[in-house]
Amino acid sequence: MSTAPTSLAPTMPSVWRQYHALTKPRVIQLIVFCALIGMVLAVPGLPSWAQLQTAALACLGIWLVAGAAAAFNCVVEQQIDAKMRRTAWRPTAKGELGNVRTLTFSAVLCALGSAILYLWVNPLTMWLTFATFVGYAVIYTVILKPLTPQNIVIGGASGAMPPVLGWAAMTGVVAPEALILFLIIFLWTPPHFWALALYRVEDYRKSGLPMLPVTHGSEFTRLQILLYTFVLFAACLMPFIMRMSGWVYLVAALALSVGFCGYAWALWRNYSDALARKTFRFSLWHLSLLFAAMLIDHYI
Ligand code: HEM
Ligand SMILES: CC(C)=CCC/C(C)=C/CC/C(C)=C/COP(=O)(O)OP(=O)(O)O
Repeated sequence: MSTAPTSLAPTMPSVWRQYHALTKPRVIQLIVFCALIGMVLAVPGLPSWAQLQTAALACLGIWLVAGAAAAFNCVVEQQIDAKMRRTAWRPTAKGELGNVRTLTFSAVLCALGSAILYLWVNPLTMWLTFATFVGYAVIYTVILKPLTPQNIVIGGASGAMPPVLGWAAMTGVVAPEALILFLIIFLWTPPHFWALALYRVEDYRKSGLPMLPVTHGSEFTRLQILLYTFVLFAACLMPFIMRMSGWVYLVAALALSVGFCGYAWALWRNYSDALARKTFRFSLWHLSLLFAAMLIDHYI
């Protein structure tokens, strides 16, 4: 039995719902939100009307190219997806959407998003976003994922790019502050993914992919999760230390980091699938609320 998301845009006609599902919409929402925070932090004070328009177009462009990358991933991984309970429902895995149609969909989204970024944002943002597309769709999906258990660590660099893209969209440069936000997402990705991979380990065993819990076992993976959450804790303090964010952010970062380390510690000491699932869900709250705190802090 597969585990299709039940709440997926139920009012859409079914073929559009299938295309929509291929863009991994919930992941992309958080990616675009992180890009938006990069945009917010790049502009001191309240944005002008022109800056608001640029930000809206940048969000749209990044959303389209990220959706294209996700759809491309679904084509490449259709046979793997078909073997895993979590992904077997995908229209590409079930053969409901063919390769030509899906690749065309991905190419159209990528071209449209790139054109928006090039024409109405700036060429640097377009090229960085396109490089992120290649990083996820080709370097991570095609090369690293079947090759090494460090796949998601190295591949996580593409997932960490959104704040850099957002900053570049508003300023035309890659600033050191944006790289701090990059570092936070980069360090957040391993505990985020490995928590999931622990309770989905049978899926990954069947898939043949060399994911860390399959190649190195549960205990080693849990130790890695714990170590990454400690380093992530330190990285989460950097926006305050570098005076990018103030006290509201600091309080949120401390609370969320203590929470994440607490989950990682409990998981390390006493494993259960239920706890791994809770740790994964908490990772989503951690990143969402951390970036929301930067937003609130910026405007008060
Ligand atoms: C290489 C990097 C990453 C890997 C391997 C990864 C892996 C995954 C996997 C396998 C899931 C599916 C969970 C499920 O189906 O139950 C997931 C869910 C999710 N990921 Fe990641 N992730 C990565 C990076 C990111 C990034 C950068 C973000 C956002 C900034 C993100 C946000 C999310 C969200 C919001 C979900 C929940 C989706 C849902 O509830 O349907 N992930 N991730
Ligand atoms: C242009 C731009 C901003 C691109 C962003 C790149 C991107 C979509 C990053 C998100 C990472 C992601 C969906 C990981 C899922 O892992 P997986 O693909 O291993 O998961 P699966 O097993 O569900 O297919």
